[in-house]
Amino acid sequence: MVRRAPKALLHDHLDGGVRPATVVELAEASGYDGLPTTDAAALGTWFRDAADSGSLERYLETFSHTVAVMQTEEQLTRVARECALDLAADGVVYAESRFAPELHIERGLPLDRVVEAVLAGFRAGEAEAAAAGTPIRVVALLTAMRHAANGREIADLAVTYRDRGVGGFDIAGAEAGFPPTRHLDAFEYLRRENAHFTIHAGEAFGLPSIWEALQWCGADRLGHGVRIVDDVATGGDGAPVLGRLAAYVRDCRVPLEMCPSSNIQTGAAESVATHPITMLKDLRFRVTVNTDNRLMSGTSMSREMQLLVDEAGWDLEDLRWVTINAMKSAFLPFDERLELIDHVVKPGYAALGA
Ligand SMILES: O=c1[nH]cnc2c1ncn2[C@@H]1O[C@H](CO)[C@@H](O)[C@H]1O
Ligand SMILES: [Zn+2]
Repeated sequence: MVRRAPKALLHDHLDGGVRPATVVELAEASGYDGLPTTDAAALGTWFRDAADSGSLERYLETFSHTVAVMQTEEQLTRVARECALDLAADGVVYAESRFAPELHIERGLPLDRVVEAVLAGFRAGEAEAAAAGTPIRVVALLTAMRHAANGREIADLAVTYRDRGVGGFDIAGAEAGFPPTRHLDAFEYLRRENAHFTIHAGEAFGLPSIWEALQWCGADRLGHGVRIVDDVATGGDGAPVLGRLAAYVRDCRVPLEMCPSSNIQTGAAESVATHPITMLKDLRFRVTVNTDNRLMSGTSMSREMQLLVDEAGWDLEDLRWVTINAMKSAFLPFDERLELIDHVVKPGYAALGA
């Protein structure tokens, strides 16, 4: 049922979704000998276990192995093509896939060719998926690493490629000690260019990070944003009471790109059953469901949704609602969003009886 439902994905890292077998093959072909194992199944398990660390910093260390095999145009195009195919096979009809161009220049590839190689992969994957009867639209988001100082340059790249498959910009990496305002110049530039951006905030750090992302930087959406619950108290009658920031997030319909399994691995949440996403959904925040890193979490959109059904009491109507939320929040022109909502998402859920 969930697999057949049309799904929209706003928060998925390209370097966090490489097929284990592809990591092994590319490592072998390129002479990268740093993998913990060259057995694809064992490698998949290794990523899940190693990422299950309870800390974002240690979780992020696992990316060194995928990034190591994403350094040439051929490698990047292959990984991007497979990403589009894997998402389409899972019933994802719209996806935004993010990656940090600055991580893929170790072998001298210029930033613009990194972007073009990934875009070529998405186009190839889309064409194959359409031919296979599982059409998907994939938009790229360009990420700058928050500990580095390339924000402005990557923002430039996002603007340069905005009519060629790049939907927007993001910052990612360790959050504690690296507040969003470090990249304020990039965000101010993007706003002047009428461009879109999301910011990883409220994952490994709390309300100040979310507040800066929204009120200093002007983020259109929040990556995770799960710690916004720190601003929701319980009143005398047991009913939730929203603080000013939480109220702002809900009033302004700020999209929350929530990623349950990833949060459990990094220690941002305890379990799917108790993940704040369900409370925030019930309070009608603009919640979306996402994968974050399919490889590190051994997950998919269908799996994340099924977990919410099985462990947090969600039903098909909830899944339809978060899917429409995601489409409304997509970095895609309004008319194209409507087209997907009216002609793909709504009929797809209607066919399932929602
Ligand atoms: O959940 C996350 N929080 C913060 N940073 C992340 C997360 N997942 C991945 N990355 C970082 O984003 C880079 C570009 O895709 C990855 O290489 C990883 O370092
Ligand atoms: Zn992320």
